[in-house]
Amino acid sequence: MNLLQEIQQKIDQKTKPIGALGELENLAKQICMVQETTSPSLKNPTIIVFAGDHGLAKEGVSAYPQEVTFQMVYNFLNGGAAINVFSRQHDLNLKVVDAGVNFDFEPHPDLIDMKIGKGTESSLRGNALNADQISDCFDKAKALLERDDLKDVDIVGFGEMGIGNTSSATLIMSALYQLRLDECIGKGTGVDPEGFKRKYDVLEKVLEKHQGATSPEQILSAFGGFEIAMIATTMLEAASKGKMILVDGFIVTAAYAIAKAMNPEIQKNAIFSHVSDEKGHRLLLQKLEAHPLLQLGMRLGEGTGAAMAFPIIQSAVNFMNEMASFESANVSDKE
Ligand SMILES: O=C(O)c1ccc[n+]([C@@H]2O[C@H](COP(=O)([O-])O)[C@@H](O)[C@H]2O)c1
Ligand SMILES: Cc1cc2nc[nH]c2cc1C
Repeated sequence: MNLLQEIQQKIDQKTKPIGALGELENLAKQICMVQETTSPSLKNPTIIVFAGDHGLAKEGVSAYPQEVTFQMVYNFLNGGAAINVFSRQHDLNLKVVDAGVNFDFEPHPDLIDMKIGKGTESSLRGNALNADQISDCFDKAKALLERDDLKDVDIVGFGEMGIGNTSSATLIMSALYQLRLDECIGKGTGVDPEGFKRKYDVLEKVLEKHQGATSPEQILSAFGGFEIAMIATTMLEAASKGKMILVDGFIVTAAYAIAKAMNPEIQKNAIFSHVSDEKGHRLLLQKLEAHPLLQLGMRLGEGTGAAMAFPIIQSAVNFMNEMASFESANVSDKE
């Protein structure tokens, strides 16, 4: 019997009709296959929020000013953001990575300094990231997962914070899958009709300028941002270390799309937490053949969708480890 058959047999011997735990059975199978075991674990579940600023933000593509990025980083460190509340509720460790915020932070025990730069270049002018910065992301992602507080983590929930980053995610989606801008663009933090028109016009110009960007590396370099690049490279690193990758909303999914284009193998490790209310997310998930667990009308980011989905994934692992079998519970199996 191969491992997949052993896993299926263990699932089918649990005290339930065949297949009755639905999606939880698929999750259990997926985690068991990644961990090469029939007794999976989710040790030290951790949400990492990657923060970064965007040169494009000064073109008026967001409903909020750029300084909200660093202000929200302080909110995360002080425990007051939505992701702090949900992480506490579900017993998740929370780490914040400064991937490239346009602000100099004082050292803080929960803030990990992985600064690539102080905000990306505007993609209207040139590439958001240069080749050295992309290679810096790969090095920093490796160092990140080698830290003592992250190396024994079985599942990483990816979150982000960055004013203007729905623009980067939109541009990445459009370029990667050759989709029209109107299929990918949404309101982000909630731009009004005038702001939406401005965002549309700016992104149209950016796409025009970077038509030659076709490989995932070129697309990431053209459109950024630092947090998206750090998420993509950390996902690749996490998958290579056999960790589960828990994908959050629109921006994190765009980072995943880049990572998957670089190495399709990572899909084995990826779990999709929710479909966000940001307009392009549903189509992006379809392009990735990804099936999100939740639909709650959320569009916040920060890893909040990942935090909400975590208890479901924990249930998948717990039934596998704790449920009785027909034999152990003396329940009659089907004829
Ligand atoms: O996760 C999502 O699906 C999502 C959808 C819309 C907005 N956001 C968050 O809003 C910010 C980006 O929005 P914007 O309008 O500044 O591009 C960024 O901090 C994200 O965390 C997040
Ligand atoms: C206040 C605020 C909180 C956020 N969290 C993630 N993106 C955000 C954007 C804004 C504007």
